[in-house]
Amino acid sequence: MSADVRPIAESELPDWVRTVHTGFLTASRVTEADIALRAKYTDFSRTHGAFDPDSGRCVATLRSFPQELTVPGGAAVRATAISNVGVLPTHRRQGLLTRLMAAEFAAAEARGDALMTLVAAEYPIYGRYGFGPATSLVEWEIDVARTGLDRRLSAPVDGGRIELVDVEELRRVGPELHERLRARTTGAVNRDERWWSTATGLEAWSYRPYQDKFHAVYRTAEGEVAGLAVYSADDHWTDAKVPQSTVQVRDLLAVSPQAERALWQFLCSIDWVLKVRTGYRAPDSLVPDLLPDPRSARVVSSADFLWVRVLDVVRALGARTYEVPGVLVLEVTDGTGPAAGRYRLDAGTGVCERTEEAADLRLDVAALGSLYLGDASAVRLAALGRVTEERPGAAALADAMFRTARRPWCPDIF
Ligand SMILES: CC(=O)SCCNC(=O)CCNC(=O)[C@H](O)C(C)(C)COP(=O)(O)OP(=O)(O)OC[C@H]1O[C@@H](n2cnc3c(N)ncnc32)[C@H](O)[C@@H]1OP(=O)(O)O
Repeated sequence: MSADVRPIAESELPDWVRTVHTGFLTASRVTEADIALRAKYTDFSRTHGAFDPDSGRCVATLRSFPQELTVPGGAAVRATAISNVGVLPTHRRQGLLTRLMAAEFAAAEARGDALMTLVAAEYPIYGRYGFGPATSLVEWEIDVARTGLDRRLSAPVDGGRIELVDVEELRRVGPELHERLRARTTGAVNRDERWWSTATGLEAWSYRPYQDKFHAVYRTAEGEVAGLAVYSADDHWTDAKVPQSTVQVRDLLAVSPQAERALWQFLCSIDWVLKVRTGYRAPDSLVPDLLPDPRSARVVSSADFLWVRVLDVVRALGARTYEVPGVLVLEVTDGTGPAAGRYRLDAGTGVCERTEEAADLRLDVAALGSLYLGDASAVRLAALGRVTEERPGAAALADAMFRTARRPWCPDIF
């Protein structure tokens, strides 16, 4: 008999959580308080499990939640976000992920969501379900002594100010700042109550001990909050009693270049600090070039991040704006999936509709996911054989239309 794939009951949450933790190779000890915290933020209708018919135990998990994704032009498109995918090591490669995904696809379509999103633990898993890598990240490590910054300056030079605040103040000013940031950041997603509560440590899991963090807020000369940085630091001393700390940035939001400059200047001026790790930034982040010597920032991480799966091509392509006018006919392959078909996109009017006209470009739905937020290049995907040009110049036109001046960035893992 095959496993039963279905939404879980509240009484099954401890078993479900244990399976998530086993799949993710994290602690399997979960307290009652952890379960209560989980339950508080769990929509049981969107929390799926696969149950072994013999033992009755939960052997695979998948959870989805409603998300808003900012697309080029600033619209927030409703997406089904996928998280907590886990299969017990004893039950791998039996098709459980595929069955859980199929259930979630049906639910997302029934809800009318145009997109699905996830952050892939491993690159090879999700392409087969039509997801394509749509944003990427870079982390830099700044050698502060080499930056060329004036480390005597700890106050912004623009008349603004940096204030160290407690977590309650961060919780008070953070959401509004984040809303402003995500409205102008392609690839950003909304932060819900669960995010703010657990990411700040105001509500904490016992198995993920809360690490002390510092919270810095940047205010403009007029007193408006325009940036924040959350960071932690290690406690490293040489044998000669010389402090050598590394600051790890956990969250840095800035809605103006001035705020961004002031926050990085501040972080690089903290006494005892030799290195600043920037956390996952946009690949075209200003950070290295805000430093007089950009080579003092060394790339330590560079990878794909947010993956996008287009379900409804007409609504997804109609929701974003385009950099230049132009008309493209796209032939999208998606097996028996909902995105399959031929579409005429008029970037001038922003209208996308099904068509019988001859195709200019042929591509798989995963490649469309990669192009959607403006990060991937159709010309490059054509060179890789993932996009086929039916009309000469169509890939270059797609790049001119789809790609954006600033690269998309998703600040949040989920
Ligand atoms: C959004 C997130 O939550 S990301 C986190 C994902 N979770 C993890 O990585 C935790 C550890 N790993 C696991 O829990 C599981 O091994 C999973 C979820 C990766 C795969 O689950 P399974 O139930 O074994 O997958 P399933 O049997 O349905 O396989 C589906 C297909 O994916 C392939 N596949 C499965 N795992 C992997 C992998 N790690 N790498 C490459 N291909 C894989 C299978 O070969 C199969 O391919 P096919 O359809 O061509 O035959």
